[in-house]
Amino acid sequence: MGKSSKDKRDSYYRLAKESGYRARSAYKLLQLHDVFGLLSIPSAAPRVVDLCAAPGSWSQVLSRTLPNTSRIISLDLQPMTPIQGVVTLQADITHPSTLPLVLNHLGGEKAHLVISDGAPDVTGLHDLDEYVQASLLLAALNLAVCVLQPGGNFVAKIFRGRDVDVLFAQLRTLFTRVTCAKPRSSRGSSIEAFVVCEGYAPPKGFEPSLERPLALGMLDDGLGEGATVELEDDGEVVEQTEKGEVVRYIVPFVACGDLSAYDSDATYHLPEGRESIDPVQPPTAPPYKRAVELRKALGGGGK
Ligand SMILES: C[S@@+](CC[C@H](N)C(=O)[O-])C[C@H]1O[C@@H](n2cnc3c(N)ncnc32)[C@H](O)[C@@H]1O
Repeated sequence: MGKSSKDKRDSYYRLAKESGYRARSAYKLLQLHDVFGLLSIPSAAPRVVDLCAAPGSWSQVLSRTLPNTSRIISLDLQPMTPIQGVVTLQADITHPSTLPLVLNHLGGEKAHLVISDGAPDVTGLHDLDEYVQASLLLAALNLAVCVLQPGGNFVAKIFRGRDVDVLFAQLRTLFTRVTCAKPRSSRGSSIEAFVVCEGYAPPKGFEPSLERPLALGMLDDGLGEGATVELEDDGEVVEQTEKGEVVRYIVPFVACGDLSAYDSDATYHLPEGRESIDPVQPPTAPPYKRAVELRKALGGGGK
């Protein structure tokens, strides 16, 4: 696909060319590292998984920044030109066969960092794009919880939209700190941002598995015997506790699992002037509070 003249004028495009990076995206990871220190992994042999990695500029950053004792596994739907010190795999992150493949290449050890810059082919229909992006994020998160070691970090691209609050809520049940960041090199005109999830801290008793959807699996575990959880078409969950009490709320990601939520008239806007890294604190809206309560109920602590 040819580059537009806008891309060619872009300073990060030129910088990437000069530095031998395959894409300007390299600077997004470098800038996220500047703020969060993601690549300063306190291990003599860091293990990192780069999901949705083609053409490979994030993997190039990993290979140039991490010690050569590292294990770097990169995968994408598309074939990738090899990168020194990186295992490149062609796989679909939404396919169940991908997890065993990654685990196999990790040699029985868990990863310190999982990063995902996954993006679908954008249609221009914001809701649809946001939905597909969220599905990719969910696939990446499901893989991440299966391969991350406690304390590990997860970074993923998101499209900031309507469900961002519930997204935070979900992630906050699994990680100690969750921040939304937009690196300077991410175009201001794009609704793209990144969730930086630090300190993987799964709730007590949480057994990650691709067999069950993440959110429902956790709820199931937390409610006790006799409890039921039902997913409604609009993403609302109706929860009946063992005492028969009925609680209704939206579960993070579930709203993204059902195209009935698709609304082609909606539009999304980023605030003007979002040019620099701008950490956004997790919201304190009800779904977030609910997630904290849930986390406490599951024995995982939480603020
Ligand atoms: C923005 S690019 C990633 C750029 C990359 N981080 C880099 O720095 O070169 C998004 C990638 O997501 C990949 N992708 C989309 N859906 C995927 C899926 N289901 N499984 C694996 N990769 C996927 C696309 O093939 C595309 O290469």
